[in-house]
Amino acid sequence: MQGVSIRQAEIAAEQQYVDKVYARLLVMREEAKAMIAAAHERGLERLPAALVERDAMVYHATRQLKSLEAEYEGLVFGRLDQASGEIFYIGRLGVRDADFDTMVIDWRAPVAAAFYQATAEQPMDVVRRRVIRCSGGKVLHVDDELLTPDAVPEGLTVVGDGALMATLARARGPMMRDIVGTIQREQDDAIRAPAEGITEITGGPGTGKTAVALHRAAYLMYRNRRRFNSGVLVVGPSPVFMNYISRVLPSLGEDTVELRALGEVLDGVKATRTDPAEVAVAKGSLRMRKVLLNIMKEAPPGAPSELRIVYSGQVLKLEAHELTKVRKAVHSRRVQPNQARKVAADALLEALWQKASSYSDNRFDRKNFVVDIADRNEFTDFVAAWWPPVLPTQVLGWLGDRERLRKAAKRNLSPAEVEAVAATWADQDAGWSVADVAVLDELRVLLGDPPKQRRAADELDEFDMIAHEVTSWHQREQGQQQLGRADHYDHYSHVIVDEAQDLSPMQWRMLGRRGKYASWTIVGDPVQSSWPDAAEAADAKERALGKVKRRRRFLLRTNYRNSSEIFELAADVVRDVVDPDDLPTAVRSTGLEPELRTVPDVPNQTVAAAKELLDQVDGTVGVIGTMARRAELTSWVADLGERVQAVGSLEAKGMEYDAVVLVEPAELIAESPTGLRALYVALTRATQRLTVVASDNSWRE
Ligand SMILES: Nc1ncnc2c1ncn2[C@@H]1O[C@H](COP(=O)(O)OP(=O)(O)OP(=O)(O)O)[C@@H](O)[C@H]1O
Repeated sequence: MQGVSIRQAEIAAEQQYVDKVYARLLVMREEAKAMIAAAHERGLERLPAALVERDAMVYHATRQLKSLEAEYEGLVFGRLDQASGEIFYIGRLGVRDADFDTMVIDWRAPVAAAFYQATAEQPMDVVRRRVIRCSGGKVLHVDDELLTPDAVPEGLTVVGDGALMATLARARGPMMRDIVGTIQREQDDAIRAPAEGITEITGGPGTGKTAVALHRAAYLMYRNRRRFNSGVLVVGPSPVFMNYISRVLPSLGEDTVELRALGEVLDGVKATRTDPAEVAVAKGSLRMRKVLLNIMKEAPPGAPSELRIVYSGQVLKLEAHELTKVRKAVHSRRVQPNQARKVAADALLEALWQKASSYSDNRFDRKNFVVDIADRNEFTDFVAAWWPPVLPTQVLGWLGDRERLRKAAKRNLSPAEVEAVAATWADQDAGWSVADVAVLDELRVLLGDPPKQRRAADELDEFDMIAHEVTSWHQREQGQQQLGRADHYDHYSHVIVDEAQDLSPMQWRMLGRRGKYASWTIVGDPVQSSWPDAAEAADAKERALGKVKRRRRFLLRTNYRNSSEIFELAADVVRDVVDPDDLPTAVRSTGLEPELRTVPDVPNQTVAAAKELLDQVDGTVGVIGTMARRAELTSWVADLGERVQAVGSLEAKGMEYDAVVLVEPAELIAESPTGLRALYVALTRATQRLTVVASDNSWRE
């Protein structure tokens, strides 16, 4: 009883402080709004200097207002009591009172590091670390940890039984939450690592890699906003996953980081479809690049195969084999085909001239000849048809023709691969697959941009020009640069790659192009890899990253997601094929063993299991099967409501649910060459309960 009342007293005391912070926040909001209004008034003077000043003021005030208005789950979440008696409150953003004294320290500030870094061995002057759990402005719970029990001052109470464990046991919602109140030391080291060079974070399922990567993005932006203003890009496996993590950065007050799924990296394409494993392997391998290099040198389908021109009564003819020779010569100049129309026209003129001079004993003048022919419609029409601008998507359409793909593939694809890959590109209505996106991006670079039509001249007057310039500067500063950003932007200052173990070599090339000038954070787990040729992917990754000297690695060892009972079952699946050091330790036991059901009627038993789990957990239930089964699973659970989500094995990557029904594990094993690992991923998605529904027992053998 006494414990409860002590806790209530402590909660009430913290509530008083949090109330003061929220009151101050209200004042700060009003101040920011007043500043924006004043700035706009200043801008009415329409003088360039006033505009610049207006934009600087608006920029700062808007940023301030945005961060003040963000809907924080709890603005204040921590408190440090120092041995010196000093007290610091830690929160999602820094707050000062009217006298400019600190009320709350931003979690990313150096002083706040002790909140995450202090341990009993290295207390960093901290006596008591308190995690304060709030919902909006209401304090719900406090939880303490004593770091220097010998130095506890009189009257300092200690309550709670582990903020981390309490947080981990909470039900999961459909969106990932930030972990700012309970970041662990090994995670904090990775979050606060220097920005330069390459930071690699590896660790098993549930070790917080995604959470760490996102908190690192927020940290980097906070510590050096100007430097990262040219953009931070976070790439993850699927739109389902990007949606799942999309609330984390805004809840940390960051809304300028760009999140893209692998199927959305190329502007203008949004791919969600996945290919069968053997097709994805062929498309993702560097062998595919060789195929593309071959096909782009071929004449486009429908290109004319003969050129006839009459000059001075003489018929000049270039036949198919001669045109092929000219085409080859143009390609040997190594100009991107879409930029090579002029080179091609010149080469044709030269070939025609050779003809003309051989027929005419050099009686023509070359200059006159070239000027005359180059001007003729029949010649320009021929060039347009023979060397048309080519779009990447068109090329993949051509490769839907099995014969054409076989010729371009030479020995780079097996006959079975040619058959399977061509079939996916022949069906133009199916939409692009995720693996196609990297192929299209490669073609974009190989082919070059098609020549653009000139735009009509701008008709801005001088004032408008200045206003335009100042306003776009303002947008850039606001981090809205994506809005006006050119397609295929490659000036990101930092690229974060999640689930990096699954990137194919072609996908590494695609990201390498986006991060030419960037530093990198690369997050992944080799054990969860679905890419069969690890050496090829590793090589492509190194090339994509370029010659960066500074490199640091972090290994996360604690699985915060799964109960130890669930993780044991998952680890058993891969134990024989992986290094035991690559398997993390699950810290939380629930006493609930996974249920393994062998049943004749998989569809009904899946629905029954999902219903049971809905009753047993408060949060989400994932139903996971092979990609081929995904649509079917969705229809089975269609009536069970929003808490149930059906996903295929690849979409399950990175996701987490309170409970999971895993359907037909043997099918996951058979789905791809890395099927065992896919099963390991699927088995490690649940935080509390797992039911496996299988028609036989073979998956356990
Ligand atoms: N320090 C922490 N405090 C509270 N929760 C945490 C902490 N670290 C991780 N978690 C939680 O553990 C779960 C797993 O984290 P996350 O998804 O980032 O792991 P992961 O390493 O990316 O997993 P996977 O490799 O399986 O995708 C999440 O719910 C996350 O919020």
